[in-house]
Amino acid sequence: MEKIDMSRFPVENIRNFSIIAHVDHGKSTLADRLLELTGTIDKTKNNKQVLDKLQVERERGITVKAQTASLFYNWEGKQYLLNLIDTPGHVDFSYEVSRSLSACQGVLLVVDANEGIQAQTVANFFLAFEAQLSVIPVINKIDLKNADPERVEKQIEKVFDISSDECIKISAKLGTNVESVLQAVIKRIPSPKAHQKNPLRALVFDSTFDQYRGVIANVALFDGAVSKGDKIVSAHTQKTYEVNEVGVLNPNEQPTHKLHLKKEDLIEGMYPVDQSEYNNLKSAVEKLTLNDSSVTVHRDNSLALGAGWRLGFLGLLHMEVFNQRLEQEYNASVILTTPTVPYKAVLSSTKLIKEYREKEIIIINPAQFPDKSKVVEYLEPVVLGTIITPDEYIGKIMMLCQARRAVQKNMMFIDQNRVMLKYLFPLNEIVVDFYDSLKSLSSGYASFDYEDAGYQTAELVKMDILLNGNIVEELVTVVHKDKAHTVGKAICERLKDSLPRQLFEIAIQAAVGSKIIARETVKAYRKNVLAKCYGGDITRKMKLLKRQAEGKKKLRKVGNVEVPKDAFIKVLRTQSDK
Ligand SMILES: Nc1nc2c(ncn2[C@@H]2O[C@H](COP(=O)(O)OP(=O)(O)OP(=O)(O)O)[C@@H](O)[C@H]2O)c(=O)[nH]1
Repeated sequence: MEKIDMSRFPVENIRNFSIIAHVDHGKSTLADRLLELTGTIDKTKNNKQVLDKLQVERERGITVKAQTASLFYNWEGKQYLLNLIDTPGHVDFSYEVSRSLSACQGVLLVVDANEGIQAQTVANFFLAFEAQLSVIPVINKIDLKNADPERVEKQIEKVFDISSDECIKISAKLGTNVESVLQAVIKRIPSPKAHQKNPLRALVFDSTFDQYRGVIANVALFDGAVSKGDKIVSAHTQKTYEVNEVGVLNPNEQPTHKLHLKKEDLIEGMYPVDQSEYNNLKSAVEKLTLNDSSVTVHRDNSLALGAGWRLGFLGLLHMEVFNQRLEQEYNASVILTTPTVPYKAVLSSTKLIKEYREKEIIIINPAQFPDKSKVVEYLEPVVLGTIITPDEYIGKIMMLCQARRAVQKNMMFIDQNRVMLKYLFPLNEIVVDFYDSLKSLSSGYASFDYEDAGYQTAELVKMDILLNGNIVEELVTVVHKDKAHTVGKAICERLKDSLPRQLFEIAIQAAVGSKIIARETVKAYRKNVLAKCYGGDITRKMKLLKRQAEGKKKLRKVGNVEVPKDAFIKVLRTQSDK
């Protein structure tokens, strides 16, 4: 790492800022231009989303991890150190946004000149506003044919109460007017408050694991300084560490923003495909969660799938990205079970409360869903959703929200033909596929974001899936009473499609308690692997029989029914793709 002489940067020459925006409005492209302008990277045609380092980010073209870069900029005879943190835009990663903000005094709020304000523009603005950060609105993509920056200025005035004079209009792609963004950062964002003489106090806002160098922590310094060889103590664990290397020193900062509480929106069972891989997977999960602390981890043991974990994610995309990173960066393959949200149950008797040591329990594994006779009420997590859409789609969107048991809270026109809708949603109705449905019925024009809104009472039931009367543990789910039939029927149909025929008939049933609510049947069939072997080639016959025996090892027995593991995965996958 480069050694920086910090004495060149009195605190008043330092700025810490983030770029926040709705997805695809151009944060990473603007970051590229800022890096080029300040000479941090060379100006070439190849600079595309330089801060998106992860393979998954490049493949999907999105930012998943917030990345930090320090820029040096000379202006009016002074040299400035500008610490830039690029942030992800997708709803699932807003936790990263809040963490980035805790290390900043200001933000660039990027808005696409054609699309205008979208749901995450609103959500991100309020995160910065609540944290009392300076907000510089930047209207990007003014080069587009359909760009209408004046309209966007008006929206910004109406929704955020920021005067249009404060908006900077740029094209990050072409580099137009980007220099004035840097100058605004210096002029409008305050420098951090400094107490360099005090003992070291720092906040770790991100960390990664490097195979050769160990843990690399990104820190925001509130007091003092740190250098190579220093011994530092974690205030949380009281453990002592030695500093081997120091990179660019982030300056002393004023804590401006309380970290958002972690919330597990989506819980997934995860097991190694092969149990002998458990230890490798364990170390991969540990390293990856070090880099993404919004994932929560509980150990778990499943009769069917062996030792594994229950992981908490912020949403389906977050889960998929984590899974893809496990595969790409650690070469690990896993089985995932039906995702669920953290339901709660209020227990009915003091005896039970003593047994569980709590009156209100969180149900992380649906198999442990307490029976109705034991509870006063069940609770489900709810969120306040913001949808911004052209008004022509309002009707369809309202129908979709109603079908998802949502309750409308507010509706406001943000200009002549764009509407902002607020709905209270049960979280389980949106975690899996709501966003995709919303996008497809609005031809991609509606945007969506949500924030935590606590819990509400709900009529929940546990639904079992049975094969010839035996429960399939991987497929136990908690559903709303009114949805049990539809969900049960869909799972039975999909399981029927992915189960091979066997020597006897298989009854696939969905049941709530002792009541069967859906049923499918797989007819009996004998698979004769030797059928194609006319003649007497004995080695060929042996090979086929061996292959059949190996195939059987990958089967899981539910009662007398043999289920290939990938049949579960197919059912789960279609469930989340639906
Ligand atoms: N025409 C035009 N396109 C732009 C401009 N800025 C960015 N883009 C394009 O818009 C798309 C999204 O840009 P990104 O910089 O990846 O957007 P982002 O906001 O960082 O997206 P996430 O990282 O996924 O949140 C890319 O195809 C860019 O090339 C611009 O000023 N003009």
